Amino acid sequence: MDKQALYEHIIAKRSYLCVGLDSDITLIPDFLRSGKDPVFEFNRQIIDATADFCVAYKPNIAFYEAMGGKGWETLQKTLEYIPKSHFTIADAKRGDIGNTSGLYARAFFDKSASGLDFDAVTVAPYMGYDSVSPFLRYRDKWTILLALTSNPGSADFQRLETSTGKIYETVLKTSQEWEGAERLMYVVGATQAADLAEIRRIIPEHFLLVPGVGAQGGSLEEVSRHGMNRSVGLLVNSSRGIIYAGNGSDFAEQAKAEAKKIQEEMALYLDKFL
Ligand SMILES: O=c1ccn([C@@H]2O[C@H](COP(=O)(O)O)[C@@H](O)[C@H]2O)c(=O)[nH]1
Repeated sequence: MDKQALYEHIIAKRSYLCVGLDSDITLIPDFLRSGKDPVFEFNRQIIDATADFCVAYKPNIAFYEAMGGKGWETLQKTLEYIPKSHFTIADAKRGDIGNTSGLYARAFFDKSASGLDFDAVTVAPYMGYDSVSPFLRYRDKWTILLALTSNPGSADFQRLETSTGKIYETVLKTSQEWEGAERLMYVVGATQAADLAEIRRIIPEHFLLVPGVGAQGGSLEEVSRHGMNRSVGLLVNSSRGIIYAGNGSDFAEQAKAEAKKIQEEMALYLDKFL
């Protein structure tokens, strides 16, 4: 999906919500557990309930890998079930020496090889250009680089001062020089909203994937105020806050209500900040 199509979908829906499919077999409602593929059934009902209110889905790959071979099947079925209008992100946080990264990219982008064709994958920048470039070679796909993450440990390395600014600022600046940089997005945690204005000075045009509202306590208002650009430029993720909004037979209804609430708030911010 290209940037224009993503923008048009956001404007049509009045939403920049990404629903995180962090679907944990131990947390889904009990009554689903006896089925053949409980996690897929959970995801199917969550997708049906939330698709009208979001523009993207982000399965976190850990939740599927942890189930072994069966988990990859569930992931593939889930990806195929997501409406084609929606942007899909494999939150896998990959990155390795070049030839290995090439295989990670193939795993998430090349349907003929792996059965998966996500629009985007999250990648750790720590190993540098040759670890990221294999993802950027896919001209119709997006690479989402971790910049300033939402967790407390982001201060351990990402905020360290270097001669070219903090490490995360250097990630933003240096990656702008890379071939295919126009196909980069960046992860910035909602808990880091105070830094968004400065981040926007460095990368005014790129989309940001912003996890950390909901369960991690980030403010959607602050993220929208400081992070929105003229093409919106934001995909704000909520996982647990939506998918575990309820735990009974009405779990999908509860998820729908939560997604609708966030979408309605986003519509206000689109009017105010765009
Ligand atoms: O900086 C980061 C990068 C990724 N994540 C991921 O996003 C979701 C957040 O889930 P919530 O339940 O809404 O807190 C999860 O998959 C994380 O691994 C992040 O939180 N922060």
